[in-house]
Amino acid sequence: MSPRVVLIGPPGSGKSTVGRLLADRLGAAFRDTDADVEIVAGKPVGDIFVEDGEERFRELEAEAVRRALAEHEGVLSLGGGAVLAEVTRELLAGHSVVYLEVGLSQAVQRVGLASARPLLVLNPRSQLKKLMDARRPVYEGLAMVTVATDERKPDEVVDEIVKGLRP
Ligand SMILES: Nc1ncnc2c1ncn2[C@@H]1O[C@H](COP(=O)(O)OP(=O)(O)O)[C@@H](O)[C@H]1O
Ligand SMILES: O=C(O)C1=C[C@@H](OP(=O)(O)O)[C@@H](O)[C@H](O)C1
Ligand SMILES: [Mg+2]
Repeated sequence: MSPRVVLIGPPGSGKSTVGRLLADRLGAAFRDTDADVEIVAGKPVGDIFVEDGEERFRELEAEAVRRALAEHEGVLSLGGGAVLAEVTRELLAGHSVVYLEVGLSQAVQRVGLASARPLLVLNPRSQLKKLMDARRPVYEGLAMVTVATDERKPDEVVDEIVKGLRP
């Protein structure tokens, strides 16, 4: 048992939004590791960062990813920083990993519209730039398919993923 598709990419690339739409399109179940972590911790991601620290969040996240990769059969969206864990990078080898690419300006606009992300509270633009620059090679190295999302609506991103995964 393993997911049909695993979505990776920085915050604001659309993993959660596009993942849900892709699952609908494929008639598959959707799962998001941030939501799994929140269920286990019994509180929102933001509260885990504040009350328990990022390190604890990363532990919970690595375990949530491990479990989801082992038992979920549909579409799986990871949190943007999940790939920072070496164990997660190793587990992702051989999966249908799709990297959602986004430019800095679009990412800033999108996370500005969405719910709180604890790493981006202070100066979101410069935090996002740093995080995106550092992680880009990691996302690229794990991706089986890469889809640019800047000029595309979520539905169009789904179209590109489906095309990219076609044998
Ligand atoms: N392709 C897109 N075009 C425009 N807005 C988008 C796109 N993808 C996502 N969004 C919006 O950006 C915000 C962040 O999306 P989200 O799915 O939470 O990203 P992620 O899970 O990668 O951090 C949401 O408000 C979502 O509606
Ligand atoms: O990039 C990151 O380190 C994080 C991304 C978030 O998920 P999204 O990428 O879905 O926003 C969430 O896991 C947490 O706020 C940390
Ligand atoms: Mg998300």
